[in-house]
This record gives sequence, C-alpha cells and structure tokens, in this order.
Amino acid sequence: MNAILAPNVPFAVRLDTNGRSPTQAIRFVTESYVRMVLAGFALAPASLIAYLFFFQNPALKFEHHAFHIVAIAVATWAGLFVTYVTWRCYRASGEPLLRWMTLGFLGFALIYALHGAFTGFADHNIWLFILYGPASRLVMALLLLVALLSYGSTPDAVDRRTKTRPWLTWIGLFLLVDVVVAAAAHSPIVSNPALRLSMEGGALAISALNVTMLLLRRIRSPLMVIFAISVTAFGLASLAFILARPWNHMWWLAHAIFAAGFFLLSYGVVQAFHTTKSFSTIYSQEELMARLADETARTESALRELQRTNQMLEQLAATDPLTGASNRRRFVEQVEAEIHRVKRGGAPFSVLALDLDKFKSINDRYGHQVGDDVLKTFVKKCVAAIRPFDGVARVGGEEFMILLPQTALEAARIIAERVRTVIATTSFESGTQRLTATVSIGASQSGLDGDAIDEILRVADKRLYSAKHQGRNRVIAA
Ligand SMILES: Nc1nc2c(ncn2[C@@H]2O[C@H](COP(=O)(O)OP(=O)(O)OP(=O)(O)O)[C@@H](O)[C@H]2O)c(=O)[nH]1
Repeated sequence: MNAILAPNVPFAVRLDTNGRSPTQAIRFVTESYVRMVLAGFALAPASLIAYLFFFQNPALKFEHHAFHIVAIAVATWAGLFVTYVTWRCYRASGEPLLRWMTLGFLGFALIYALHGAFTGFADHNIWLFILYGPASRLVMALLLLVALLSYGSTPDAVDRRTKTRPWLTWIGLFLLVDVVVAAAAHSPIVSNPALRLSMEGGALAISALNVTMLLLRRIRSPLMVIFAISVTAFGLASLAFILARPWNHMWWLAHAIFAAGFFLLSYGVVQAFHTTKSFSTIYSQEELMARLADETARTESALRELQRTNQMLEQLAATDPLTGASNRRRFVEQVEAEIHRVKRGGAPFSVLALDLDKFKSINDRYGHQVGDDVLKTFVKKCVAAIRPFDGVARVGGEEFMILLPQTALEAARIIAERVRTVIATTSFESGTQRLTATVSIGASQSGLDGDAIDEILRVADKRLYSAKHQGRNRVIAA
C-alpha cells in the first residue's frame, strides 16, 4: 500500500501553488464554485430575457384578462401573507431590516392589488392599469434598499415594535401613492413614455444598487444570500418590463421573474419565522456546527464537574468527618464485596477490630479536643502501618476496624501487632500536650470464623474484648 500511496503525497503537495494546504485549496475552489452557482442562479432569468428579446415574435400576445386578475390576486394575497409573517418576525426580533421589509411587502401588496383590479381598464385607459405595476415595484425596491441599509442595526425597543400608529401612517402613504398613480394616469403627462420608464428604470437601478451594496458589504448570511438573489430577480423583472409591451411574452415573463424572486424572498422570511425570527442572526451550517461544538464542550465539562462533585459527595457520605477514615456504611459495603470475592474463589480476608485503651481517661485528663487529635493521629498511624489497599474505618467513638483483603489470620495477626506497636510507641501531640496511648485489637478471618459479615465482625469484636480483659495493649487472633 505504501508503495502506491507514496508517489501521491508529493503530487498532493504540488497542488498547492499559492502556499495553501490542499484542504485550503479545495475549500477555495468549492467556495468559488458555490458563489458561481448562486450568481448563475440569480442571473438565470437574464438568459430568458435575452432569448425572448432576440427571438420573440412581436405579433404574439396573450391577452387574457381573467387570468391576469387571478394571477395578480394570488400575488396580492401572497404579498399580504408574507407581510404578516415578516411583521411577526419583526415583532419578535425588533430587527429594523424586518421592519423595512414588512413595509416593502405591504406597500407592494397595496399598490400592486390595483394593477390586477384595474385589468378591465386595459382597453379604455391602459395607463391606469399598467402604472400600478412599476409603482409597486419602485416602492418595494426603495423600501428593500432602506432595509439593507439598516442591516445589523440595533433592534428596536419593544414598545416601538408594538406601536400601530406608524403602520397606519405608512398604509395611508401607500394609499396616497394609489391616488397619485390614478391621477397621473388621467393627466396628460402619462402619454410621455419617460414616466413609466423612469419608474421601472428607477426600480431596476435601486435593485442593482441594493445587490451591489450587498456584495460590497460581503454580507453572506444564508438569508441575505436569498435576499440578494430575490432582489436580483426584481431588478431583472423591471428590465424585462422595460423591454416588454403589454400582454406580449416578455411582459408575462417579467411577471414570472418577479413572482420567482418574490416567492424566494418569502421562503427566506418563513425560514426566519421558523428559526431566529431574524434575518441577520440566522446561522450558516458552519456557524451552527461551531456553536454545537462549543455547546457540546461546555456540556461535557459541566458533566465532568458534576461527576467530580458527585464523587466528592459520595466520598463525604462515606467518610468520617473527624478522622477521614471510612464510616461504618462504607466499611460494611467493602466487607460484603470481599465476601462475594471469596465466594467466587478468592483468597480469604481478615478484619481487625481496634479500640483505643482507656480513651475516656485521655478525654477526662486532657480535654475533648486533645482526644479528637489523638483519634486523628491514630488513623494516620494505622493507615501508614497497613497496605495501601487495606481500609481503616471508624465504626464507633474510639472503635475502628481494618479490612485486610486476601489476608489469612496469621498474616492479619502480624499486621495487627505492627499497628499495636506503632501506636504504643507514638508520641501523640496536641497543642502543647504530648501523650501516649495504646490500642487493643481482635482479629478474625473469613471462612475460618464464619462466612457471613455478622459472624466475622462479631468474632473480631469478641477477641477485642478478650484483649481488653487480658490487660489491653495486645492482639488476640485466636
Ligand atoms: N474526644 C473524643 N472522644 C470521643 C469521641 N467519640 C467517643 N469518645 C469518647 O471515647 C470514650 C470511650 O470510653 P469507653 O467506651 O468507656 O472506653 P475506654 O475509656 O476507652 O476504655 P476501654 O475501652 O475499656 O479501654 C468516651 O469517653 C467517649 O466520650 C470523639 O469523637 N472524640
């Protein structure tokens, strides 16, 4: 395998002509490809416009009033629906871009509705019917440009979002545009083609400016990419309307391009509605993945912390707070585990029962604090005298037990003797006090002295009390 792979390695490195690693090069190529695909997608209507411009038969027309009325009615209702969804997003996020987009959709719907409603006037006053189209596109293009200019601005305060008055003012303004267009359609200036062309050309220029600014500001969030493609479609639709004559194929194509852009933008709005209710803070897949990784790392570290805390709590719950030795509960668990191990064929274990001699008189003579210090030192000395895996437990006031896994009684006796000697030769210190103490120890072995925990501990206890009765400071193992 290596012989085959080896020549490929320098080849892969040679791919890197600009000092980029191969993965960066591939990334650059794929990102460029995606940009080209998006640009191609946005500009696809241009090829249709060019096709009709060069090959359209000027005699061909499709003048169908009912169809036009239905199409514009659908567009108007869709416009009002999108206005509502965009407004809901704005109410939630307060994003100024969404405020202006809501106004753009609302203005478009209120003006464009008359383009459909006045279809019947096409034969009497064509301008009354036609002019509402460019007027609605111009108004929407303007408001979408302002929307882009407000991209990334601070969200509006909640009380501002809920005010109805500004919305009513804007509705009034849009209705005024309706009236102005009707007046223009009845005035002599309407015969000047510059009127319609300036409105449509204005919409085209503003859409082009909008896309240029988007590209210059390098705004690449997923919804703003949709915004850019849609605005490009609006601009191209205006271009097609400029080149069209009412009812010819270019004219219908212009409607279709505009509708495509409109529905694409409405898709973006609904995406925002279902996610962050915002156009600027919706995340790309990469950002989401990075955030997910961050959150996962945070959760994992919190889990580790929780585990550490749980272990600490478990340790605390199983430990005697004064001496740090295991408590009775933990000791019993450990002995039971040993019993199971022995039952599975393991070597026997032994236990030692230890009781400090005449501890009451230490307390009486030196005080309780000194007694406490003696107990602490006693545990330390025991731990030092036994093996690391043997455990010391405090099972009563000055009563302790030591578990000696895999230890027969004779070995337990030797260990107990070592503990006894260490304690008897220790100088216990507490403040300025120095004192000595002794310990009595009883030992028992699993199997030999019983198989159940109660039996084994009882025998150890019995021997401990024999040690006491025989004069203390001694070990009894049989
Ligand atoms: N300082 C201190 N003393 C304790 C603690 N727990 C129990 N004691 C004392 O330990 C003493 C145990 O005394 P006894 O059970 O009479 O036995 P002893 O004096 O050790 O005599 P023998 O066991 O017969 O050798 C009592 O005085 C208890 O108050 C503790 O946590 N700290």
